[in-house]
Formats: sequence, structure tokens, C-alpha cells
Amino acid sequence: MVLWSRFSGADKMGFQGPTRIQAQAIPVAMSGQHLYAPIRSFFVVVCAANRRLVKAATGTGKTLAYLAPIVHLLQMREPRVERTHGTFALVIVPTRELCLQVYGIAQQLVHRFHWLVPGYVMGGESRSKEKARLRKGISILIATPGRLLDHLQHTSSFVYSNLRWIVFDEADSILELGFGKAVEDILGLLGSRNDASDENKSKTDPMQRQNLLLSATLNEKVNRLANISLKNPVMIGLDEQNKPSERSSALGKKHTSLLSDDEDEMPKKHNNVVEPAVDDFKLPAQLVQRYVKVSCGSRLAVLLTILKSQFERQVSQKVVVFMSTCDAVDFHHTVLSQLEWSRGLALDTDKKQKFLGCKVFRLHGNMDQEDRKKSYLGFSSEKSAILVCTDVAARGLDIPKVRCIIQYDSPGEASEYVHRVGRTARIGEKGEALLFLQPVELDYLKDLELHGVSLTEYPFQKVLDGFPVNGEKPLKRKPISLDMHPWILSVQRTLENYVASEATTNKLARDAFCSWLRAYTAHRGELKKIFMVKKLHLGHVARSFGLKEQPSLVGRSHQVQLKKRKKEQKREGQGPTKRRKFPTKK
Ligand SMILES: Nc1ncnc2c1ncn2[C@@H]1O[C@H](COP(=O)(O)OP(=O)(O)OP(=O)(O)O)[C@@H](O)[C@H]1O
Repeated sequence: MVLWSRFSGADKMGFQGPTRIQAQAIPVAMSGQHLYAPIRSFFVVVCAANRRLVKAATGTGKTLAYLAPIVHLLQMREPRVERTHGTFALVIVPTRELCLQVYGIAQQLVHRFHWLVPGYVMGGESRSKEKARLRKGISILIATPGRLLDHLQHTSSFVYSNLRWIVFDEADSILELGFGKAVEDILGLLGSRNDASDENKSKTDPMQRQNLLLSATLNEKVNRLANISLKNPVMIGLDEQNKPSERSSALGKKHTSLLSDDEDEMPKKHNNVVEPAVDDFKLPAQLVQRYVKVSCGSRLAVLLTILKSQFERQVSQKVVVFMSTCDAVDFHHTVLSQLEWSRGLALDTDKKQKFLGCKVFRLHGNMDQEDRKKSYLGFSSEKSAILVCTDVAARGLDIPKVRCIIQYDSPGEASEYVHRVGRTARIGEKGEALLFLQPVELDYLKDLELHGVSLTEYPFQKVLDGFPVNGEKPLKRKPISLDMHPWILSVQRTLENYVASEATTNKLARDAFCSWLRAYTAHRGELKKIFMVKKLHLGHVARSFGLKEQPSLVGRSHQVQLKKRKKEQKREGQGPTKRRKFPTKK
């Protein structure tokens, strides 16, 4: 492999040498062959030239594994690349934050090659500014699918006749987010679809075009994307027992759309890649994974206590807290950043102070782009901070010094669990992951065990012992049940008084309550048996949002909805449906 120090400008990034995944994957990318890397969210299995298999966990440099060869080959092109030549490489990613991150890495890689110009286009940014930049010429373009398609269709000055590489990073997430149709249209416009008619095929010599597909899970949609976008790819991403069958002949076959998940549309068995029965996840050895068993009503008091204990133990650290919905992020961001208390626990008398002393950021897909960018860059640059976020931050983001990941709401699929915890313990750093589970959800641990992921119990009682009860540090006494512990009860009381006293926060709490319930009903497949809404006590769910009782609006609008549904069913002559539906927020 090309001498690393001269290679791709990585020297500026201070890396001594390639990581294992880079040492294995880069030669494949340099060879010009198509590359298909079903990265099972936590590692890439690389079938290197010598057939040696290398497994690499999250945070081991996969981005450079595809970006470095592109920069290296581009900088040596003759005649030298100019802006007027347009775009040579296209990297398509699922989220705006990942777009900014990959753009930042590209900028560092081209620092010695001023004639190579990286750029990005993504939702939320000004189209006209992007058009101006595209008109000038962007050699390496990082893009989110929707905005890229928009420019392909409406920006005539966007030159991509010299396009040499198309990279789909986190391809399964791109498809999961519903960009399947956009991806098909993008490939069609770029003349990069295997199943396209001749006149629509790429004008570039097909051997000149290299497509790289990195995906976290092997599923039908990803395989279809592989089939329509890759030709005789080098397989990277299946270990020995899951080696793909001979796939080149299959790739030319007619393929169904990326759109539908419709069973009868799906080819029953893909003869190109065998879907492993159950992904077997391995994670960075240094990652400490634990769970805390908490009853629903005390969840938020326990989260506040754990965060307080974390930052009292070590002030400068960064913690990411994953929630299931945007409304839940907004509500918890407000509580974590605004909640006040008095040390003596005699809450109404003593001087109040912030319950948590560190900065709290929020991140989710419903925020406007400026706020998202501010949050992401702000949290990345802080030394002591909390980020409350949805899964928009679960994939690929390489935020420095994240020491702890708290999954306050379960992620569902085990692969999403692994993506989330992959935000810490990166490139050899230490990291902790903590999963909140209600007693009725403990079977989720078995589901994770099935994927080779095992957690130990978090010693929360020890944390509790460190907190004052009625103003004094507790003497060694027989353990009190968590829900009845004076500290937990007093934090819960503080929380409920705060939510009751602030109208805005009360509205956020009610909206979060409704969205959280809706998300809870959205678990799929086997997980539905673990996360069952009917096992929930709605009053306790309300308490976990600081609400003294279940919001009446759920009851009222729920009744209204029930009546409406009964009327509709009568009209259609059907019996009442069993499913429990939750209203949209008011
Ligand atoms: N050769 C290298 N030597 C040392 N550090 C590296 C090297 N290559 C990349 N890194 C660093 O490793 C970290 C993780 O890189 P990157 O985000 O590309 O990992 P990843 O495998 O893509 O992670 P994920 O699975 O979360 O997408 C980054 O901070 C990056 O700067």
C-alpha cells in the first residue's frame, strides 16, 4: 500500500498509520473495483486480498477507508483536476450532521492539494448558495439524498460528467429514512443503475466509475440497492460462514424497487448475499455496557440522579442521552437544563440552584438547521456537557470525548443499540453505555444476548447511598426500595412542582407523553412482545414526565377518536378494532 505518510494527506491528521480496517479496505478501493461493505453497524468484515478477515468495531476509521483513496487518486490525476471539471466523487450520507462531519474530514485530507475542492449540499441550507458553489465546481461533494436529487434535477450548472465515485455511507439508514425512491432517481440521473436502458447508462467509461456501498445491516432493501448500483463488486462485509454465493450473475437480474417492503415483491431468497440468521455483534473491548432496572414512574428521577452523580464524580466529560422522539428530547432538554433544587432537600425554603451544573444541548430532526448545527458543533466543542438527542445522532457521528451513552428509551433493533453505543469507546478510548429498562422490559436483555451483546447491572443503590436524605448523608441502613427512597421521592416532587408551575414545560411534558406512547407502540416484530403498551401503567408513564396525573387530553381526545372510529366502523360494517391508538399531540 502507498506509504501512509504520503498517502491522501492523512499526515496532517496526525495519524501514525492506517487502522486495520483502512489497511485492508484501502487497497480494494484503490483497485477501482466496486466495493460492497455491509458493515453490521459495528464492524466491517474485510475480505482482504489474502482472504484474511479483519473485524473492525465502530469508531475505527471506516470514513477514511473510503475517503482517503478517493483523495489520493484524485490528487494524482493528470491533467490536474480543476473546478470547471465539476464533481468527481459523490458521498451520500443519511443525516446533516454526518454530512458536515465527512465534509470536515475531506477538508483535512485535501489540505495539501488546494486544487481539490470539497463541498456539501444538505437540507436546511440555502439552495442558492449551494447552486453558486456547484456552478464554480466541487470536486468532492458530500450530500444528503433529498437535496442532492433536487440539485440533480434543477441545478443545470451542476457538472458531474466526470463522476468517478459514488459512495453510500450508512446505506441502510438512508433507505430506512425513506430515501429509497430518491436514491433510485439519483442513480438513474447519474446513469449508474445496472438495470437502466443503454441510453441512460453512465457516459463515463463504466470501468472509470467506482461505487462503494457501506451499510450497517444486510437486508432486502440494501441488497436491492447493491444490485442496482454495483457491478461485480468486491464483497466486504460477510465473514466466512456468511460468505456470499456467486453473485456476479445475480446482479444483472431485474430488480424490484427500493421503495416497497412488500413481501410478495421481495425476492424470497437473494442469491447474492445470504442474510445471516442473527447478526452476531461484537463491540469495542474497552466499552463497559450496563443496564439499570427502573420502574416507569421513577425513570426521570433516576436519570437526573445518575447524571448528577456522573458529573459530581467527573466534571469534565460528555454524555449523550438517547430518547425515542423529538418531543421527548425537547421536554427532557428543558428539564435537564432548567430544573432547580435546594441542596437541603427542604426544597421550598433554601436557596435554589441548578440541579445539573453542566451545559445541556439538544438535537433532533425537527429542529431548524441553524439550531441543529449550533447544537452539534456546540456539544462537540464543549468539555463538560450533555446532549439529549434522537437517533439522528446515532450513526457515524464522531464526537470527541464522549465518555458515556445513556439509552433512556430503548432503541429497538439490536443494530440500533450498537450504533448508539458506538458513539463512545472510539479508536481505543474508554467508554460506558447505560440502558434504562423497566422491569417488564427485561427480556430485551435476552434479545441483545442473541446478538452477542451482554450487559451487567448498574449499581444504582451505591449511587443512591451517596445522596443526602433529609439533608444528611444516609447512615448505612437496610436498603430502601428505589421508588420509596427519600432522595428519589424528593427529586420526583421537585420535578412535578417544576412541571406544574411552568406552563410551557407542562405543555412540553404532555406532548412528550403522547409522542413517547406513540413511539412505544411502533416497536416491530419480536420486540413488540417485549415493549407492550398494555403492560404500561399510564399514570406511572405520566409521572416519568413530571405529570401528577395522566393528561386528560389523552383521555378526552382518545374518547373522541374512539367514538369517531366506532362510527366509521359502523359505516363500513366492521367490528371494533382491538389496537390501542394514541392521539396526535394538540
Ligand atoms: N489511521 C487512523 N489512526 C488514528 N485514528 C484514526 C485513523 N483513522 C481515523 N481515525 C479516527 O478514528 C475516529 C473514528 O473514525 P470514523 O468516524 O471514520 O470511524 P467509523 O468506523 O466510521 O465509525 P462509525 O462506525 O461510528 O461510523 C475518528 O476520530 C478519526 O479521526
